[in-house]
Amino acid sequence: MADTGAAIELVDLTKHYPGNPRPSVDGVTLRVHAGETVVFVGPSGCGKSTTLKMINRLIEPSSGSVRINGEDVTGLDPVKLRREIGYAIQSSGLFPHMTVAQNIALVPRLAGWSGRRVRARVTEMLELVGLDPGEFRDRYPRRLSGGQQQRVGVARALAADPPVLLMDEPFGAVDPITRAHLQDELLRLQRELRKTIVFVTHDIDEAIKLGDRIAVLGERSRIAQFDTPEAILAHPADDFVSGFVGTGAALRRLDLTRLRDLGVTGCPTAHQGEPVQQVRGRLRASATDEMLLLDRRGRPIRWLRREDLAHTEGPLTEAGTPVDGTVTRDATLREALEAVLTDSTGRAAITGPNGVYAGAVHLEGLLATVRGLLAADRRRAREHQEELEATRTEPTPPETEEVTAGRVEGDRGDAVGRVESDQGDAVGSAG
Ligand SMILES: Nc1ncnc2c1ncn2[C@@H]1O[C@H](COP(=O)(O)OP(=O)(O)OP(=O)(O)O)[C@@H](O)[C@H]1O
Repeated sequence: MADTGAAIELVDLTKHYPGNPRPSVDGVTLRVHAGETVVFVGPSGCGKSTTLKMINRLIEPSSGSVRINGEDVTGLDPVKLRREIGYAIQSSGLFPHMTVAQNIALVPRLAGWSGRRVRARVTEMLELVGLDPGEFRDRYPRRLSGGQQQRVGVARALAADPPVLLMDEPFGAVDPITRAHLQDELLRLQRELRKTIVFVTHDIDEAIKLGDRIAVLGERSRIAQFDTPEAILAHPADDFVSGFVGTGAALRRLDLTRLRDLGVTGCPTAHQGEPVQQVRGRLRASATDEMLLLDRRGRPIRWLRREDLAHTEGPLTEAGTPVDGTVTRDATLREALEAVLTDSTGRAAITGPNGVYAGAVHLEGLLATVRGLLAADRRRAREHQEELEATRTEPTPPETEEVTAGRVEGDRGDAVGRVESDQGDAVGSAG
């Protein structure tokens, strides 16, 4: 297998546990594209873990097949197969009698890597997941916090550079703040590594944050909806999915876009030490009522309104009001909204590296952006639904499956591009 992502296909995959009257997983068919993160979300006992564990044959399917890059894994040696598929679970699954380094080295050693290569890989993996190798390499798992154990669990799953990573509620056992950090780390890693990830969770917010696509699973892993987070939020396929998504879909949508994605633009600025008259003239000539005063390092320090400047002759650092809320370009729209709602006049300065001025965001611009995003999501979800219905009623040529899969992928690409260009100037309306 290659070391970047591999496509996974589940075809009519079924698990009937002996003694149970009905199958726990009943005929699941879905395709995960190479390099994609797909999240299985659904109520407890619906068969998410069983479905996941059939991919690396920790559980043997009763019928149906799993193909990785086109190869049916049921014909492979399960031990060898598991070495080529990373697996991270809730309790981190670390061996308590082994050090962090020994845990991470396990699969590379089984795969026959040289001692030197394994040691270098352990260091690399610890750095990748944000743990100092010098400090953590020789510790035993009991001397790690829950979050650190999860990080080591992810490092171990990635150590042999598998194309596929299966994650079963990997962040389920840590507190919400650590969980959010671990999710951010996973997103960062995935931007770099482009593995194919199948991730299981109960938590729809986690699914929305991490998934390129989400499979909402009902009883016996029946697929209630398999689509992008945007489409699921905008257009839940049925009552079961809307029940699962819950209320607040519009607010959740705000977590999916960052200020950076919207092409932030500026507002007028003045520099500490500039003559008041010059600054006043510049603000008068601009289309706005307000500007940002920057300190000598280019960091925003005060908001200056026309009336503030009309009555001051003294230093600019004493005019106007101090900047208290700033957001970075990586802030989500929810975080930006929080910042402008907390500000008494509804705006926030945007900063880049070292707190240097990068733009400004205003309540009106932000609201217009959000409305535009939601409308675009609804429109796309409707179009997608219509396309799916049309394919269902058309006579099916032999390559239908490929065509459908391609169309879903294309939808997402287009969708993101369109949102970005639709909304490119909405946030910068302050400038
Ligand atoms: N070894 C087993 N023998 C018999 N039944 C099992 C076995 N493992 C799981 N099941 C049953 O299969 C169904 C699906 O279980 P599974 O663990 O896959 O669900 P899940 O969606 O991952 O649940 P949770 O979110 O609670 O972890 C459940 O009804 C469970 O009781």
